[in-house]
Parts: sequence; structure tokens; C-alpha cells
Amino acid sequence: MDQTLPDDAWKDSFDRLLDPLPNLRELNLIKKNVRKSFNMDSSVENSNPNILSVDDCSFPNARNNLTNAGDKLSVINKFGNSISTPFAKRFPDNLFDCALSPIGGMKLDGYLPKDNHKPDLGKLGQPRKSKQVYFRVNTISPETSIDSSSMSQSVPTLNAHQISRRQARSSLVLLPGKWRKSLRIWCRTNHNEISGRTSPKQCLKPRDVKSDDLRVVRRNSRKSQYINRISEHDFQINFEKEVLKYCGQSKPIKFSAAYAAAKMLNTCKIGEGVYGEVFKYTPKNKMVSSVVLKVLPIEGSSLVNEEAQKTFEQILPEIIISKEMSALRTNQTTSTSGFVDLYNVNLVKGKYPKHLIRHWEDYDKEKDSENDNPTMFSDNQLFIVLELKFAGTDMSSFAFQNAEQGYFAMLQVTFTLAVGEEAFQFEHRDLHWGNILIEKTMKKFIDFKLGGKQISVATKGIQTTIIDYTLSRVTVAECCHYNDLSQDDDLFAATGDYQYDIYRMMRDELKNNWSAYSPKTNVQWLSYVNSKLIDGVKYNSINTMAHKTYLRKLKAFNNIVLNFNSAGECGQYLYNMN
Ligand SMILES: Nc1ncnc2c1ncn2[C@@H]1O[C@H](COP(=O)(O)OP(=O)(O)OP(=O)(O)O)[C@@H](O)[C@H]1O
Repeated sequence: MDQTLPDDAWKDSFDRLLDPLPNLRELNLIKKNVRKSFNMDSSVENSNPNILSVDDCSFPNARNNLTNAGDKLSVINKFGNSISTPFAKRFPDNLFDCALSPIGGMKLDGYLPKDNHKPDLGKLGQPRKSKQVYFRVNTISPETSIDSSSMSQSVPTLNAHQISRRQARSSLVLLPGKWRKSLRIWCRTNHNEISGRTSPKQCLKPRDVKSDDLRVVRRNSRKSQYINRISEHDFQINFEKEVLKYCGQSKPIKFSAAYAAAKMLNTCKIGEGVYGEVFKYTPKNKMVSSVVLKVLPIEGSSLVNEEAQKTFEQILPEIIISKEMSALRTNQTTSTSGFVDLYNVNLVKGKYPKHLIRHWEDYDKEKDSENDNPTMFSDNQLFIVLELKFAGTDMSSFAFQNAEQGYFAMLQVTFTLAVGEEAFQFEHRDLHWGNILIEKTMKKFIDFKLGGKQISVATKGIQTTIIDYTLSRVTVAECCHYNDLSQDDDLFAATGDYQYDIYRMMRDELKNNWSAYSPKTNVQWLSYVNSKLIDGVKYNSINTMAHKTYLRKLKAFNNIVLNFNSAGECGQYLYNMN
């Protein structure tokens, strides 16, 4: 017996509402400036509709062929203000391959027609279920695999488990910023519902590693790939030795001795990531005023904060990238001080120092930590400790004076990325506003060396610093270091902010080949940063001329930013526009 539903079974009342659109259009009854109806979810709400149009996957050739700004703007005008058309209607065959969230239906969950709020009856006279929006995933197990063709042609028969997993996936709405943390919370609340597990901590235990859980463990898939490799066998790298080399050590040093309370004044915990704890202190006998410690457990078999610990192999690229980007501040030809200043890296071993645990607990009392208490670590635990310069408050909590200050922050971040591109084919790939730090400065200008020229950018009283290279990509000494996100389904299924569109846009740009170099991903993040400066960050004085003038400039840039191909190009444009 044929159990598939009829072709139009997926249509709900909203779809039927839109069906007469072509007729209305023929009668010229639709106004041209109707807001796009797919711009409903918060992740797209924050997006610029013009951006959506010009980068839209329906016009790949048009986009590639746009060579001058005039052409580009005419396309923006043509499609950016076009008649409201739901996403699914425009790309019926390819909906799930598109960078932007197929979210039109999500807000319609539970939607009932207006007439007396009676349930909408399907063809079979059964109440229609609320609409499910499926995200196509690179599935690992056969259990999860349903190819896109089967999705577009007929609704596959799903078992209850598959349906509940998909419903949960469609609600993967994360908070802006630190997505790993947010994803973990989502996982705790949803994964248990889906799989019937009861304890949050059971969520990703190694013994559970099978099917979809594998993708979480694989999330750490940091890779280093040599270009012009002579033969596989010539590169049997001993990653532990490499890490020690970068640390300038021959063996690990004792944690409690290297970071004894007696050497550290005014210590406190200032932040946390899923992979590590972040402390700040004033060194007793050194000239620098404050140092930040990023403490990352490695090589252990226990899960920390529900994630597998990184290996020497996986941590090495982060160390290399941190060192190289930091060293750009003294480079003769291509330089910037916009990447966080790395003072030192240490490989340490042993029990967590007691005073750091005390500071961890103080933070926990005050801010309710999401992380596991470091008392969990054994005497044999290894840690990488990055000693960084304190670089201020992250952009999500910083209060800018006005949009002029915001504009110059944008210029600094853009030129910092541009220098990274020129020096190391650098792509940050996770430049959300939690990874841009801002502090006040007395300096009037910040200098960059780029393309053989010196560029001075006014500070307007603030200095920006880029941190966190967990997802970054570089080419250093003929080796490309990158994080293979191709299996990271959850990240690409997330919504909740324009940030989550950027991961999908990057995946499309890179065609899911994460070793490839495409500075366009930096542009995509710049479009996100720019949008946050328009309607995300705090401004102290918004009624000034300076604020209004620079807000206009940011908005003008928002309309065209995605037409550029690199941060270098963006920097040139912004600099001239100023
Ligand atoms: N140099 C610094 N100066 C000031 N604050 C910092 C510095 N480095 C990190 N922080 C603070 O610590 C937090 C966590 O740091 P970071 O993002 O590097 O951790 P992570 O473990 O890589 O995070 P994720 O979970 O995103 O992978 C940051 O959001 C920031 O608030």
C-alpha cells in the first residue's frame, strides 16, 4: 500500500494563503515595497533584506558577474525591495541547500486559521499537525538520513523518534554570542526530551557515542594540512613535541608552582568558554599591569563541560594561530596590534591550584557558572595555559559613546582582519560580538601596515582586539590549520540571531571544504559586526549629529558589504568613505 502523502500534503493554511499571489501580481494588486514575509525569524529579522537578496542563492551567477558597484546596487534595488515571496516558494527544489534559515514555517507552529479557531483539516479530514521545518543535515547514521530529493518530492514515512528529533531541531534557537555554551544548554534541555535520557550529564558521555552523538565528539576536529606535502610518511608529526616546542619547554611544568598564589595579585575569574576558564591577575614582579590566563585542559579522557578534551593535535593550531597573530604587532611589512597579545604559553600538569579554584567558586556564586568545577581534575591532568594581555570588555556589553565610535571600531576590526588575510590567509570564522574586545585608550591613532603602506585609523577613544581562534583558519609555513566544521550539524541548524546565518553562509561559500581559503568569510562576519553596530550595541548619546551621521554611514555600508570579497577590500572602501 502506498503510504506516502499526496504532493500537496505539506501545504498549510499559510501556504494556501500565498497561492493566489501570482494572480494578484498579474492584476498588479501587490505593492512593490511589501516587507519580505520570510524575514520573520529573529535570525533574519536582524538581517538586512538587501543583503539577503544580493547574496541570495537564486542568483549565484548574477552575483559573480557583478563587477561594479552600480551593477551591484541595481541588483540590490531590483531584488531587495521585491514583492514578498516566501523562501520555500522561491527555491522549491533547493530550499535546504540555502545559506539562510528555512524558517518561514517555524513561527507558524500551531497556527490555526482565523475562522472560529477551528483546527485546519487536511484532505483526509484529520486535524493538520503544526508545520515541521526540517533542516537538511550531513547525517552520520542511516537512522537520521533522508535525502533532499525525498523531502522535496514526497513526505517520507517517519518513525516517532525521527519526528521528535526533527521537531527539536527546528527549534534550535540559540542566544547571540557564545554559541557553544548556548548549544550545550539547548542540548541539555532538548536531547533528554528526544532520547528519553534523564540526566543532563548523560547527554554526551563517550559510552553513548553512536549515531547523532558522534557529531558532537567530532566537533573538535581540528586539522593541520600541509600544502605541497612530499609524501604522507614524511610528516609523522609528534604533536606533543610540537606543543612543547611552542611552549619553549622540554616537559610539562607543575601547575601549582607555575601559577602559585604568591606570584599573582588581584586574581579573579573573568570569563569562561566551553573549553576553558579565564582568569585575570596582576603579576607580582613584572611590568605589565594585568594578565589574562586562559586555562584549557587537554589530553584527558574525562569529558569537561560535556565536551571531549582537546588533544595535542587539536590544541596545536590554536597555539600556532595565537602566536602568529600576536606576533603581527612587530612585523616589519604587515602589522597590526588588533589580535590579542600573547605573552606566553605553558604546558602544565597536576592539580588545579587551590586559589584558582577559590576564584572559580566565587565566580560561580556570583554568576552561576555553566562549567564543571575544576576540582574534578586529577593529579595527572595536562593543561595548556595561554597568558594574554587583558583587552577589555566584549562588544556585547560595551557601551559605545556614539555611532562614530562604533564606525571606527568597525574600521579597526576590518583592518585587523585585512592584515591577517595578507599575512596568513587568515579567516576568523567565529567573529561574534563576544570575540571582539574593546577598551578605552588615550592613543589618538592605531597604525596598520598593509599592502606596503602604513594606515592610521583614529581610535575615537577605543581600541578593539580580536580573540578566540577556535574555528580560525590560517596558512603558516605551507601548512593550513583549520577546524573541520563539515560534521557540525547543530551549529548549521541553529537560529536566533543573524550570527547563525553566517555559519551557513560560510559553509556555502566554502562548499563545506573548511581547509579552503576564502576571505569572503571575513566579509560575512564584517556584515554581522556592522549589523550589530547598527542595532545591537549600546550607545550612550544618540541625539548628537555625530551619532546620526555615522549611523547613516554604517547603514550605507550594510547595503553593500556582502559585495566585497575580502576584509582588505572592505577596509579600503570604509577608509575612503570616511
Ligand atoms: N585577553 C582577554 N582580555 C579580556 N577578556 C578576555 C580575554 N580573553 C578572553 N577573555 C574573556 O573570556 C571569555 C572566554 O574566552 P574565549 O572566548 O577565548 O574562550 P573559549 O573557551 O575559546 O570560548 P568558546 O566557548 O567560545 O570556545 C571571553 O568571552 C572574554 O570575556
